[in-house]
Amino acid sequence: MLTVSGLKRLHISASFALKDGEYVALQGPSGVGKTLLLRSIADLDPNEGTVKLDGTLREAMPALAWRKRVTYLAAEPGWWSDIVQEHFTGWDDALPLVTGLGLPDDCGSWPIQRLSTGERQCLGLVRVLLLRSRVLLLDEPTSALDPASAAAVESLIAERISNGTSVIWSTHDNAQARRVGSRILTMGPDGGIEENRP
Ligand SMILES: Nc1ncnc2c1ncn2[C@@H]1O[C@H](COP(=O)(O)OP(=O)(O)OP(=O)(O)O)[C@@H](O)[C@H]1O
Repeated sequence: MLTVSGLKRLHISASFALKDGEYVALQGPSGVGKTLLLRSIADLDPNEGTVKLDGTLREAMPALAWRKRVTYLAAEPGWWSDIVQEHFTGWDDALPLVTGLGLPDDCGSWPIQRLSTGERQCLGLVRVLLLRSRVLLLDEPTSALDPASAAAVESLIAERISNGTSVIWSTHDNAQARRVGSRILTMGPDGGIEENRP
């Protein structure tokens, strides 16, 4: 169980809990603060409030250990090396996920520069899935994907949910929010969140 109590970052303020295996959609207009919230929960930016995983405060563990359990995926994942495979500690483990998302099995040797925006988004997701995090904070993870690839991502994430992973999925796509979210959190211009059922 992830609990967020009185989290504050700039104008945003949020409190909610996320059970194991729960799938929550996060919505709200552009610029309202969805990314700020997700990055704050992962402790990537300074913020105030209490965030716990199974009752353990995030301050009780090193930041890297927290982020491996409570993992943020940016809409545009970062790259630090020239070749795709160099971003994966176990490319063999990555390969079934990579091909499952429609990329060819020789893409490990491709230069990052060659990748399309959608291919980057898929490979960024695979990188994160290999961490086997308890909580995934997905920031518009299919914004650059065609419908078939987006459906493949949705079913991959649904499989993780059935194994107990919890997910917050930020999306501007209302139909997707209703499809993926058993709950919908909507952020308003004041930075607060309200909850709706899909
Ligand atoms: N470090 C910062 N200092 C001040 N303001 C910031 C900082 N980072 C982001 N902001 C502002 O906070 C607001 C919320 O940004 P955020 O990226 O969280 O929006 P969002 O809801 O994810 O939007 P989108 O749907 O377009 O991705 C924006 O106006 C942004 O400019």
